[in-house]
Amino acid sequence: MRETADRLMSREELEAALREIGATRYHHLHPFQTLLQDGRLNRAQVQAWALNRYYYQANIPVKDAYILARLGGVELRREWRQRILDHDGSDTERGGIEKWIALTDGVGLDRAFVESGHGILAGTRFAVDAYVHFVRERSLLEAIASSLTELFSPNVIGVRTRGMLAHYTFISKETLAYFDKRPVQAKRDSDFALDYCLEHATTAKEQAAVMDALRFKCQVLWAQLDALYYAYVEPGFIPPDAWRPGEAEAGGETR
Ligand SMILES: O=C(O)c1cc(C(=O)O)c2c(n1)C(=O)C(=O)c1cc(C(=O)O)[nH]c1-2
Repeated sequence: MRETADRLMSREELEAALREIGATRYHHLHPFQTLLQDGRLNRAQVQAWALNRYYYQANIPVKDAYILARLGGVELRREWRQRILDHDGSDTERGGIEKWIALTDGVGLDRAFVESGHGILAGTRFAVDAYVHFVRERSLLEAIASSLTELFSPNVIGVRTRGMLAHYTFISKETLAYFDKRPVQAKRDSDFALDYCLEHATTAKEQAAVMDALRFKCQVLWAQLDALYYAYVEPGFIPPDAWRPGEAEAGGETR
């Protein structure tokens, strides 16, 4: 089904259309996600996921800084800057990026290698870069709408975290600490973004643009898992320059 906005929808209709986009396109439906949460990946495949996702994590506050710069008004900026704090942390609080490094430490990857961005898949880089470009180039409304995937993340995070803890001996609660606060933060952030979009999409054209932005972002997430699946699961064809199992083990050799 393709949700269209050829007429002006009510707030409730637009929200329902957005939720339908998530229900049918979000990465909870991707086979890599299912394998990950069902414990059907090996340690190297989980390492590949953690390594590649670091690039997404590292770029989230970058894209939020672009949005922040375009927000008019103290109240809006104050709201949005919390997102950057959540990821970059502060003198007193570990941020999400540092917690993701604890995750890659926990699965045994060399920290300097992870931070260098070497070895990530081209598919990861292209998808994440496309997200950053999207928020720079599109309207503020579309940029904010592209964060609406977070409406659906608390559920997938819960399923993934529980599954990984239950199935993988090499995963501990400390390793996954990144996800402890995310559901609450994601709900706060996506409630705000949803409200903003419902309020500011006042024409059928703007409503259609909001829906397209959410579809685009679902594709950003989906494409990252496609790249992982092709390289490390089936057919398991690792592209030149991408990380190979055994490489960059913590305490081992990096390049
Ligand atoms: O674990 C996940 O499935 C998941 C999904 C998403 C998302 O839906 O984009 C985000 C996150 N996690 C996340 O941790 C995060 O910080 C985040 C920020 C954003 C965004 O677009 O601003 N999405 C997500």
